[in-house]
Amino acid sequence: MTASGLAAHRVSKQLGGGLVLDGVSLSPAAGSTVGVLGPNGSGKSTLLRVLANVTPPSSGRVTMDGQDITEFGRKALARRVAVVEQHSDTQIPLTVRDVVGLGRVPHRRAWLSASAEDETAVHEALEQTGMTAKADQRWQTLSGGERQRVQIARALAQRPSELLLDEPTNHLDVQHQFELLDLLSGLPATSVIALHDLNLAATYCDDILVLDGGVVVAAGPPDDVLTESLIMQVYNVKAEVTTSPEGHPHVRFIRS
Ligand SMILES: Nc1ncnc2c1ncn2[C@@H]1O[C@H](COP(=O)(O)OP(=O)(O)OP(=O)(O)O)[C@@H](O)[C@H]1O
Repeated sequence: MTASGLAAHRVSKQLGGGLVLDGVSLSPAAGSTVGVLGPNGSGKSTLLRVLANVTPPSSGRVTMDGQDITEFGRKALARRVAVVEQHSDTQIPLTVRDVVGLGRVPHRRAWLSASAEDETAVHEALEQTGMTAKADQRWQTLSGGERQRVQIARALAQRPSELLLDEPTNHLDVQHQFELLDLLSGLPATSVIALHDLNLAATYCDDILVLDGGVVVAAGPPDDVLTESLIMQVYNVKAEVTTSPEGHPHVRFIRS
């Protein structure tokens, strides 16, 4: 059977003389939300960059619908995969609407102006991220959290089948963290999200992949993965894991 969507097969990445990813495999179920967890420097961003075809693996393969992404075609891949990086910046004076409109570029022929479908996609993405009221504001004048939401809106306007997000909640207030993860987990698209907050991952992710030193040390549903022993092993922090009223694991860290 051909795997649908994006998948990593025993991917390794050598950077600066060291192995930053070591035989990592990931094959998210279509439409699922997958959290990538792990300490600083464990390889989360690198894995997302390899999945996004931003950087090639040193060994192993990344496939889209079973086909190697290097053979998939850049534009075809850009129509399917949207990426929200940890830091994005631009010196070009663009409005919020312009930035969100960039998500439509892979769908557009260079010589054609925005179609009704492009405009609908931008409108919906602004609404979904609560940025409609700021649509005409310069992107450079936004707060950190607002910029983050605009980058997410750009990715949503792309209408991808796969979303790769690197710590998308790190500038967001608690309400917007919940809203974003509610939104992502409710989308038909598959989302792979690097996260630091174990409780957000436990609440919103269908599956979790834990990296440590570039190696997958645990993978599966939050119930199976987020154990006190794993948290001690990976983060060297004592924790108590209980079950929340909603049925998700809940992690309480214990200062020793
Ligand atoms: N170009 C590079 N040259 C050398 N080492 C690199 C390079 N890029 C990344 N690394 C190293 O690769 C490791 C993994 O980095 P990566 O950014 O993937 O980690 P991360 O899990 O996303 O970390 P964080 O939680 O801090 O964002 C780090 O130790 C980093 O120093």
